Amino acid sequence: KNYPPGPYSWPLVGNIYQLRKLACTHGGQHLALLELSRRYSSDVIALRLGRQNMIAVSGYEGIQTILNGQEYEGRPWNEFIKIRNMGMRKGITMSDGPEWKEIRAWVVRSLRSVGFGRREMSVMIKDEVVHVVENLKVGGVRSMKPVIAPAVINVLWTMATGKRLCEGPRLQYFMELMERRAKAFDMSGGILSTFPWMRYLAPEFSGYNVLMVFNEEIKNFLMDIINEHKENYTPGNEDDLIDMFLGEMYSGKGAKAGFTEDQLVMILMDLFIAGITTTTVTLDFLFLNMVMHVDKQKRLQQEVDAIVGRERLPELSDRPNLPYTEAVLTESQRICMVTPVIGPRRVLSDTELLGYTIPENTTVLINVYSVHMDPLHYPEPEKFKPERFIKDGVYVPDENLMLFGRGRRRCPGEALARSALFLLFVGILQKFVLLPVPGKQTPTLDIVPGLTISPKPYEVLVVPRDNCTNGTSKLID
Ligand code: HEM
Repeated sequence: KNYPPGPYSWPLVGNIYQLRKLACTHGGQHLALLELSRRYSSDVIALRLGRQNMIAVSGYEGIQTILNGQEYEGRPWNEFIKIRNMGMRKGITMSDGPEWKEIRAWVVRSLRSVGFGRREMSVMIKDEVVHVVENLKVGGVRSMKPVIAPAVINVLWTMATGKRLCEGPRLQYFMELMERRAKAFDMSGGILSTFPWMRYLAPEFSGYNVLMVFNEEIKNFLMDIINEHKENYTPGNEDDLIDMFLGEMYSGKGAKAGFTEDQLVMILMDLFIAGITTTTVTLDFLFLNMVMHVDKQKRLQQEVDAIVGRERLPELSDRPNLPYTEAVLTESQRICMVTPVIGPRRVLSDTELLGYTIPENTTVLINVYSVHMDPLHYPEPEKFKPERFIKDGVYVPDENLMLFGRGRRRCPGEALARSALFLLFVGILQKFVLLPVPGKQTPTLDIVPGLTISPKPYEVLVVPRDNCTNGTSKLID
C-alpha cells in the first residue's frame, strides 16, 4: 500500500504508450517524467513497462539517496540491454555485483596509468585541437558536430589502443551508426524492452536492426585491434589499455577474476559508447549556446585573450584563471545535460524511498533534469546565465549539480570529458568567432530525444578571429 503513485497501467503494455505520448508532446522523456511528477504531486512515480516495474525519481533528495545508496547500484537485464551487451553480462555499464566492482576498479586504475587525468592526456587532446583548428581555418558556414566528433573519438581511441584512428569512410559510417543508435532508444530501453518479440515483427521500427548492425561493426572494429595487440604483445611493455588488459589476462588475475577476451570487448565498447556521444554532443550544445548568445561568447573571448592570449593553446592550468569560461561550460551543461535521465538502475533489495516501499528488482530512472532546472535553486532556470556561478569575480562550483552522476557509479570518464570539453571548446573559441548564418534564423535549443539528447542539426558561420574584417566585426558587435 506504500507503493508510489502513477498512471493507470494497462494489461500487458503497462504505461508504454502514455509515456511515449507524453514524451512526444512535452519534448523528451525527462519532460514527460517531470510532468508526471507534477500531476501526481510526488517525486517518485510508479510505472510499468511491459513486465518491468519501474519508478522514476525527481528532486534532489530522492536522487541523492539513489546515487549514494548501495541498494540502488544494480543494473536491470532487460531485452534491450541483453542485445546491447551481445548477451553477455560483462563490461562496466550494464553489469553489477562483485565482477563489476573488480572490473570497474581495474578500468579506473588502468586509465589513470595510461595518462588519464594527467599531462599526457592534455597533450593528446591538444593534438586534436590542432587538427580541428586546421579543419576550420577556411571558415564559412559549417556544422560543428562532424568536425569535433573525430577529435573526441581519437582521444578515446588513442587511450585504448595507443594510436589515432585515421579519418575516412569507416569512421564516418561508425559515427552515423552511433547517432542512429542513440536516437532509437531511451533510458527505459524503448519498445524492444517492453515487447521483445517486436524484433521479429518490426526489426527496423523497434531499433533492433540498428543495434545489431552497430554491434557487429563495433565488434569487428575492436577485434581487429585486439588481434593486432595480441600478435605484438610483449610482457612488461604495456602502454595502452588493451595491452594492460592482455597482461592481466595472461599473467595477472586471469579468467577466474573475469579477465577474458569477451570482457575486454565489452569494456572497450562501454568506454566508446559512454564517452563519444556524450562528449561530442556536450560540445555541440556549447557551441550552439555561444551562437545563441554572441555577447557571452565575446565576453569569454576577451577573458581568454587576457589570460591565454592568442599565441599558445589553452592549458588545463589556465582553468582557475578563467572564471567566466568555467561558468559558461557549467551553465551550458546544466541547461543542456546530454543525459537528463540517468540509469537505469536495479534495486538490489527491498527498500524505502521518501516514505514509499520499493521492492527488489524494481527498475529506477533518475531524472537529473528536475534538479538542474529547479527554479528554487536556479532562478529563471531556462535562461542561459553563466553569471549565476560567479561570486565576486570568482567561479563557485555548485554542489547541487550532478553532471557526471555521483556515488559508486559516478562517470569514470569524468576527468577525460572535462579536460576534452575545456581544451576543445576554449581552443576553438580562441581562434574562431561562431555566428548565426546571415539571412537564416538563429538556431534554437530544440532537441532530438533519445538515449542521449542532442540539438537539432544547425549550422554556424565560422570566422577566423585573426582576420576579422570590418564587416564581421559589426556582426560580432
Ligand atoms: C560530457 C561527457 C559525459 C557525461 C555527461 C557523462 C555522464 C555520465 C553519467 C551521469 C554517468 C552515471 C550513470 C549512472 O549513475 O547510472 C556516467 C557513467 C559512465 N560513464 Fe560517463 N559521461 C561522459 C563522458 C564519459 C567518457 C569520456 C567516458 C569514457 C572514457 C565515460 C564512461 C562512462 C561509463 C563506462 C559509465 C558507467 C559507469 C558504471 O556504470 O559503473 N563517460 N557517465
